[in-house]
Amino acid sequence: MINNQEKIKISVDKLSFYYGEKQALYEISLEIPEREVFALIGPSGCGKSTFLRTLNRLNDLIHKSKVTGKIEIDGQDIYDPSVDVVQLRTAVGMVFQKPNPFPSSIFDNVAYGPRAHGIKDKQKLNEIVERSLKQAALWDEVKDRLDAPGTSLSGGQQQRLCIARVMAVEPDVILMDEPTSALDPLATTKIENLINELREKYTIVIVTHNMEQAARISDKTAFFLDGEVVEVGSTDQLFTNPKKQETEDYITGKFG
Ligand SMILES: Nc1ncnc2c1ncn2[C@@H]1O[C@H](COP(=O)(O)OP(=O)(O)OP(=O)(O)O)[C@@H](O)[C@H]1O
Repeated sequence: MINNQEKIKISVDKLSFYYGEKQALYEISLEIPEREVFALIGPSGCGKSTFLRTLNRLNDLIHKSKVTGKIEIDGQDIYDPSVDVVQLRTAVGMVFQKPNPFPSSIFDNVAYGPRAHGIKDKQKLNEIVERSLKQAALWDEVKDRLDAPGTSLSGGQQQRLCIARVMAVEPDVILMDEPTSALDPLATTKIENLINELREKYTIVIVTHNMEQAARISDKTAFFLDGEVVEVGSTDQLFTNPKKQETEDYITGKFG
């Protein structure tokens, strides 16, 4: 599903990342088009999650971490000292591997972000919560029990609640770090269908260990190995006709 007039949303140029002395990413350069699903694959420890977290500066929180190179989102250098990191993380939302609802009601989980942004009007919050839960394909299942605890939902529902929580602050980009690895096949299918719908409005970057999943849901894929990008291309091409031997070995299960 490659769009011929694709606009680049995220541009990464010679990005390196260090945990103290340990270098985890080596001069990564790639471009992530707007309103597509971009998958990051590769064996455990190759730097996929580290790379994902550089895109909303979540790694800043790690003691003695260091970034070199450049990441631009919509042409803005996100590591520029003038950037408001809270605003950046609103525009670039994140969904984690394990669903992590807050210990509060379904309604309050989704209303949390908008409230933090100063929205107090009940009617407005109701609208945002309904819209976000609908976008996350969860509304019909929870509309009659918005006061129930978020943690009372099933794992798959909790993950969609976390997606609704991200939606509520109207991001442009959604980062997903193995969002279905803790879910059963049915819940996984629901999330995959949802990702398919969300690509119409959002740029999605997803880390997955599941190569069938990458092949099913993504437009482009980058294959990481030992902190470097070995190959990046359209998902169809990368999975059917990889250019590099390491990519072929990985996707055919020879290692990793
Ligand atoms: N907080 C940290 N401090 C030091 N080293 C870290 C830290 N987090 C990750 N690393 C190291 O950085 C490298 C890349 O890790 P990362 O989690 O990004 O890999 P990954 O490809 O996402 O792995 P997985 O698929 O297992 O989640 C690994 O060698 C890892 O041990």
